[in-house]
Amino acid sequence: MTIQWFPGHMAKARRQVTEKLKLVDIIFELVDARIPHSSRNPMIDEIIQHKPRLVLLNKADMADKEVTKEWIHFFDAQGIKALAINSQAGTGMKEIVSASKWILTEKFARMQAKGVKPRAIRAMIVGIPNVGKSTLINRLAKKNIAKTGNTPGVTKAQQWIKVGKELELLDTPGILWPKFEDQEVGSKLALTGAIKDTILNLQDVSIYGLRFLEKEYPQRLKERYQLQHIPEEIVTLFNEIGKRRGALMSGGEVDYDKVAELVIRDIRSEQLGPLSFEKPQYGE
Ligand SMILES: Nc1nc2c(ncn2[C@@H]2O[C@H](COP(=O)(O)OP(=O)(O)OP(=O)(O)O)[C@@H](O)[C@H]2O)c(=O)[nH]1
Repeated sequence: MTIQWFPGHMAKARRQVTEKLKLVDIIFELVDARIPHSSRNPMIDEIIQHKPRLVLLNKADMADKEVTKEWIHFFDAQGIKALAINSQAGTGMKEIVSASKWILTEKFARMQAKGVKPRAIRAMIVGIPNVGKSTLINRLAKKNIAKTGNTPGVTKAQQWIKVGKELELLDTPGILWPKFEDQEVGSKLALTGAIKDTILNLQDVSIYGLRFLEKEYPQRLKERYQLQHIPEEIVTLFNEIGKRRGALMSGGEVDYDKVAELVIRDIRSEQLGPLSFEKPQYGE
């Protein structure tokens, strides 16, 4: 899905999330485990206010496991519970329910003390485009999509998905925008496939990716493109990759656009292994 984030669209997206906030006990904030910072909405804290939340580091199968652990500690240090999940394979689904129960222990105990009948936890997924919201909903839903009727206080009936006996999920996720004005964030979003290629210059994005690999995963870069050493000049690196991979124009010159495309494709399709593009920055 291509979404144009005009100011009006952002305001509408925000309103839609805000309206549904009162229906749920907890927010599942879905982020990409490879870029947990860049795939967050910049206004998320303001939007969800004090609503309890669980951060879900999705696509953890494509991220560096050690770095993902660091992110979990990072969120933990801020008093935010985070879990690494893989919605495609269904890893971490049980933990979502148990973590939600844990986060809401006090709230539900208070409700019980007031004589409110025990009920399932109500949750809503929010996240930027392509982060895996639908995949997670389908994974959690299995075959349990059920209309649970009108929710008091809202005119439009909300569709809830039952996840076992203990959790109910709103069937429509909240779509939020990323911090796309930032060039670096934009490159990371493009490298992970979160934003469409046409928005950014492909060569710039691939240069960002190559420089990142050179710094963080040099061995994988060398192996993938059979390089003895990594050339300092980016043009030389493009030339070497182009020649080895046959990304040439009709006259035999290296086609830089093709090189850029193949590098981005390789990164997105895990040809360079699981990658984490950012580490937590304490004191942010
Ligand atoms: N490897 C991997 N791929 C995933 C995972 N979760 C989702 N995907 C893939 O990511 C892509 C986007 O997933 P969607 O569920 O369509 O994302 P979405 O957030 O609903 O996207 P929008 O509808 O654009 O807002 C799909 O190709 C999924 O198969 C995961 O945990 N691991």
